[in-house]
Amino acid sequence: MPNETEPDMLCADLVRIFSADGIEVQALQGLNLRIDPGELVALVGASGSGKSTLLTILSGLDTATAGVARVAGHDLLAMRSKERVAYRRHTVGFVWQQTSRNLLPYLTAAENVSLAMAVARNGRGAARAARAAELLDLLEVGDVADRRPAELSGGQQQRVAIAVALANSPRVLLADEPTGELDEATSVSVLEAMRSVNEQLGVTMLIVTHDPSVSEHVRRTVQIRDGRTSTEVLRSTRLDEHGAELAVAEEFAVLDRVGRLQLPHEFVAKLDLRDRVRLALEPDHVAVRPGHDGAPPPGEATETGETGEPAAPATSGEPAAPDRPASTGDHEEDAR
Ligand SMILES: Nc1ncnc2c1ncn2[C@@H]1O[C@H](COP(=O)(O)OP(=O)(O)OP(=O)(O)O)[C@@H](O)[C@H]1O
Repeated sequence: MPNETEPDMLCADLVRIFSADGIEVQALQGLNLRIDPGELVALVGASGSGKSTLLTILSGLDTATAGVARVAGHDLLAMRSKERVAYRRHTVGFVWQQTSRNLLPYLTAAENVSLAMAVARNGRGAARAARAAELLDLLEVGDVADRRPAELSGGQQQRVAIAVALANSPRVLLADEPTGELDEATSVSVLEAMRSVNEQLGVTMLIVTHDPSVSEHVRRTVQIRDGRTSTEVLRSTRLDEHGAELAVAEEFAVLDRVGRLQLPHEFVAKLDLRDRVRLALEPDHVAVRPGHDGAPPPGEATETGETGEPAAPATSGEPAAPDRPASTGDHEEDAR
């Protein structure tokens, strides 16, 4: 097995279907995601791609229709109401976009943090106050601990919200558009604060956003498209020939457990891929060619896996015979 540690978040073939007025919407269509302990991951995607649906399931507020969703050892599809309450109090913390959802307006910043501990019956008065002060200092809002939310800037409110989310030492922090209502400079500082909390406390974090610039602040960005994870960007640093640090970002397509991947729209459009494609297993990559008449000759086909080019570096599960059209089924290349 390539990675045997138990992930903090695991989604496998996760499906969520909403039914309204006889119409079914498949918000999640077999989503796969694995996040290891201590990771900080951004989840990006267009409006309607399923980000909030996933977060609502991971936060224990909604239940998936099918598939696997496990967070810190809890099976979210099998969880009963008592476990759900304990899960929401002790295992996960949340930061939402709207301050009104994060903080009570008539309590000070410190009281908001202490209240989260009191609700979870965590510690006593003095210990709670000390922990609240410690967390507010960590988030660099210790100096405004006695102010109410209306007396704080948007960035300060979100920092206090992060302190509230961390009050009961959760294993996992989930954030839904935490910078959605902030200007660019404030967004950057709040994201940096989250990154610093992740590094200092080791809490696993998933930040949902439709702001693609968030990915500049995290090592791993997962893109969701049509209710599935489609691509991932991994950032790392290496030294250039002069010894200077160089940031490197590489984009990968996501290959699911049964060998399916989504080809990027631009690849599909450029080669007019539709209905069926031809797959060919080459020594170090898989070639994908249009399967219809008038297809470009093999030399002009999309070849995957040779470079760090965006997406599609992966093979389907089984070798395909050269020039055999890809069949439907578990190993179909998803070329929508
Ligand atoms: N309660 C619901 N009932 C019916 N359909 C829903 C419900 N919640 C979400 N959907 C639908 O599921 C799909 C995914 O929605 P979701 O809110 O998860 O997307 P999103 O990526 O978070 O979008 P946004 O960035 O705009 O918040 C959309 O088509 C949406 O209309």
